[in-house]
Amino acid sequence: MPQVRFTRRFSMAHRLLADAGSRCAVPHGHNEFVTVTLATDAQMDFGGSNYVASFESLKTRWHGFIDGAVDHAFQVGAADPLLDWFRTHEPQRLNQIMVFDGDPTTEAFAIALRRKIDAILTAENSAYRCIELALEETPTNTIVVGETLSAAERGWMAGGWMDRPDLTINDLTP
Ligand SMILES: Nc1nc2c(c(=O)[nH]1)N=C([C@H](O)[C@H](O)COP(=O)(O)OP(=O)(O)OP(=O)(O)O)CN2
Repeated sequence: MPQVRFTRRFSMAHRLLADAGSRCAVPHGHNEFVTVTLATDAQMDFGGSNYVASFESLKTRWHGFIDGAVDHAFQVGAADPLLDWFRTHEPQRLNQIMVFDGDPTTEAFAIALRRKIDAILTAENSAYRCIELALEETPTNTIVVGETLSAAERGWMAGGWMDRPDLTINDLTP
C-alpha cells in the first residue's frame, strides 16, 4: 500500500540556554515545515474508493494541532526564567508556551511532535502509523525521526502533553 506524506508550515520561536555563549540564547523565530510519512498494512478498496482513508480523515486532527497549538507558540525549557515571567505577567498566554524538560532544540521538538501524532493516530484507531517525521527548522537544518523511537525518546517527559491527543503543549497548572 502506498505511503502518505503530509507537510504543514508554521512559525515558532525558541531560545536555547545550555550553551550560554550561543547566539541562540536570545529568543528568535523560524518558519518551519513538518512532514509526516504514514504507512499502513491495510489494503485499499480497489475498484471502489481506491484508498484506505481519505486525506481529510488522516490529516484534519494533526493539522488542527499544528495550526491551533504549534503555530506561533514560544518554546522554552522548564527552567527558563521567561516561563515565570509569563506566569506572573501574561498568564493568559500560557497556552501558547510550549514547555520542554531541557532546551527546546529542534531534536526535542521533533520527538515531541512524533509522540503527539502517535497519540492522535492511536486515539483515532487509525489504520496508519507514522514511520517518519521530518522537521525543517531552516532551509539548511532538518531533523528526521525514523520509524522506531528509542526507550529514552519515549521515556523523556513520559505521560506529558506530547503523549496526549489534544491541543496541549505544556503541563502547567492554571
Ligand atoms: N543541535 C541543535 N543545534 C542548534 C539548534 C538545534 O535546534 N539543535 N538550533 C539552533 C538555533 O535555532 C539557530 O537559529 C539555528 O542555527 P544555525 O544553524 O546557525 O542557523 P543558520 O540559519 O544561521 O544556518 P546556516 O545554514 O549555517 O546559515 C542552533 N543550534
